[in-house]
Amino acid sequence: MAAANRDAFWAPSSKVNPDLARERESATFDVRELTHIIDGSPDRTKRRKELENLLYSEPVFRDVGRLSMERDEIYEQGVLKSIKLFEWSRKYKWDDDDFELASRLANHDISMSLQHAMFIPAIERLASDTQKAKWLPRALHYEMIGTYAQTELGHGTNLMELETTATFDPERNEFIMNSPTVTSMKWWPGALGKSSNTAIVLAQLIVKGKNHGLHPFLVPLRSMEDHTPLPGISVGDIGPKMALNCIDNGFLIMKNVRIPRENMFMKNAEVTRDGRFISRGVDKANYATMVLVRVKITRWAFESLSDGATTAVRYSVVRRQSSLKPGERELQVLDYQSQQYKVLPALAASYAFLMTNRSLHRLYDSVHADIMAGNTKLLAELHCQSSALKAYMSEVVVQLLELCRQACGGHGYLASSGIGLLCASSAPLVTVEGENSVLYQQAARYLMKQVAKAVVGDPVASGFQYLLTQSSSDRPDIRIQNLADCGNLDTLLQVYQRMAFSVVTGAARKLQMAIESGVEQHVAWNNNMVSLIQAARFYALHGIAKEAGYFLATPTLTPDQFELVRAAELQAMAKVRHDAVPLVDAFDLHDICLHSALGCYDGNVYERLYALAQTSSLNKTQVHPAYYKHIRGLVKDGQKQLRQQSKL
Ligand SMILES: CC(C)(COP(=O)(O)OP(=O)(O)OC[C@H]1O[C@@H](n2cnc3c(N)ncnc32)[C@H](O)[C@@H]1OP(=O)(O)O)[C@@H](O)C(=O)NCCC(=O)NCCSC(=O)CCCC(=O)O
Ligand SMILES: Cc1cc2nc3c(=O)[nH]c(=O)nc-3n(C[C@H](O)[C@H](O)[C@H](O)COP(=O)(O)OP(=O)(O)OC[C@H]3O[C@@H](n4cnc5c(N)ncnc54)[C@H](O)[C@@H]3O)c2cc1C
Repeated sequence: MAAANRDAFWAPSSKVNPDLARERESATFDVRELTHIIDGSPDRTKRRKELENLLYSEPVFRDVGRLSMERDEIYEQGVLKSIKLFEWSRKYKWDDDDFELASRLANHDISMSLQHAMFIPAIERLASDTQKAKWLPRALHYEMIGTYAQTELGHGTNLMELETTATFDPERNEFIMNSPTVTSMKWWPGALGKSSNTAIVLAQLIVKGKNHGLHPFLVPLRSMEDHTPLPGISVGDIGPKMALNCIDNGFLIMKNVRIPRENMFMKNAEVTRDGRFISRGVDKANYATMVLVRVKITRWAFESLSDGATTAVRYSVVRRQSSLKPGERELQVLDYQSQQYKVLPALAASYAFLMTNRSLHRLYDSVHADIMAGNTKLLAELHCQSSALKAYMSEVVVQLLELCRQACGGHGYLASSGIGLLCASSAPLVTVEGENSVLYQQAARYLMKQVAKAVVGDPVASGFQYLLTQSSSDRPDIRIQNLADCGNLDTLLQVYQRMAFSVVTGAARKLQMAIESGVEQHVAWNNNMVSLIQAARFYALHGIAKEAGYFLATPTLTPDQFELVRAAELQAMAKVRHDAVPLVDAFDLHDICLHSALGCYDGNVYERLYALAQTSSLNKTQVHPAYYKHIRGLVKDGQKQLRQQSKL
């Protein structure tokens, strides 16, 4: 779409859809005040607006043509967006919050996202002070463009079986990096294919024939002069994906690549000049970057879900379809209870996820500060909470975004709705940074340990006190006698704790019984894996309704109480429905950021759908070349055959 049309496309129209306008007039709260809470403060709202003005004054961030672009263009556009953000970050000395916010305003649609998502954080967390002094300036000034290369073609989850090796050569005081098998090539790392000139490579450290486990190494990939791969390096893009195609996820094969001994990250371990291996800090300290990204993913979960909820809610009040009583005006589809059931859980979960991310981030910041000071006491609890919440929130986002898409009918299947791309780009959140079933098990492992402590009366971790309070014989009954009780948050918390206690201790009991029956621990674990994963999963009324089985199969709710919860859930949805538009308006998503003809602030859905249809590459000519090449012949043959038939 030409620049002029593109600007016209995004310019907010003074003509707002009347249904949408009416919804805004009836808001029962101050939308701006809620926006400040969502942003974190009025100052952060102000800062966001400043960054929006900066980004959206640049044509590359306003692109609408994106809908019909080839992958090379998409990649190059993602590179250009990356460079813009990097240049501004350097020029205006952005901190991490500003960079993360700017990246969000660009929909994280930047090819070299790993530079700030993993490469720089890994140097900050895994490098010695000397190495940080050397490498951080080069990464922050973007001389080193990097990625985090851990996953291999043959292994992503099971880090212990990664095959890449780093063999110490005492003669030349170097490590020799190798990809010994086809399955050992690094595969998936973001920006590895074409963008990065450096990688943090996770490899098995071999010193004097002994394997000292997985350690990180800084490996130059491409010449700083002309970007050609260095000797022994074979690198490239792994091919198109479902979405996120601006990112050149790549492969890396190393054949006898030599790096200086100093290129082994030495905060948690080192190899001395004379070939001695020294381990420092906790065994899993080198996994610190993954914990950080899992916490970031809970933020990305909120962002994706609030995008989807905004589009689905705004479209659901603009779209009128059918009527409850013949002859009456067609209904706004959000007035159908079934539509509320599809769309409002995404709205509710968006707010819940925002608050959950903030709470998890506070825990992360506190534990990270402790670890940097040498105190790793809360690392295990952080690992459990970040694993469980990353898994649960990414799982719920994928489910609820698909429901939002379905709630938009046929138009939800158009690329111009933005919601299909949102579903596809959020889909990998259940896989990256630890596949969900694997992370749930990490949480379950920690839970089983807490149960073992609770059973013998030892103190349990702060987040798991319910294992003690719910186990006591004089625990209070669940007071749910009417709809009002269902709105009492303390009561709902008690319901969840009661259910969690039953499911967690139930899983522990099954595991224990299997082991006591003589089954080996790992076999018992696998045979009870679903129960253990359930023990690690669960939000408010909708959460209870969705997971009815766990609340009814455990001594938590009676069938009558469960029916009250269901009724309360539908009543709550009818109530929220009246503020649904102000609640999504409070996310204050710029139309360019939302990138949706269905979710635009002015609600002029039909005009925008039609305007975007004009950008379809098929509409470049009135008669497509395919007519001349293929269709015309078919029609002419048909006419000829009909003439011949008519003569018979
Ligand atoms: C599944 C595990 C956790 C298993 O680890 P393991 O070393 O085999 O050890 P284990 O026997 O299960 O556990 C031993 C112990 O290590 C602990 N532990 C494990 N991981 C951590 C951690 N991160 N922090 C703190 N502690 C950790 C476990 O809780 C165990 O503790 P315990 O022995 O029970 O006291 C590991 O293999 C793993 O993390 N796999 C997932 C790999 C992953 O996350 N890959 C991400 C690649 S990067 C990426 O995807 C980037 C995407 C970003 C983007 O696209 O933007
Ligand atoms: C968009 C995207 C970006 C990525 N970026 C990076 C990156 O920048 N750097 C990087 O290093 N990696 C990256 N990855 C790789 C990602 O981290 C891995 O895909 C992930 O760790 C899962 O590993 P895998 O794909 O090998 O699946 P596997 O580990 O082979 O698992 C396959 C399936 O087997 C099952 N499974 C496996 N293990 C278990 C178990 N123990 N218990 C029960 N079930 C199990 C699960 O259902 C799982 O889905 C990226 C991946 C994607 C999709």
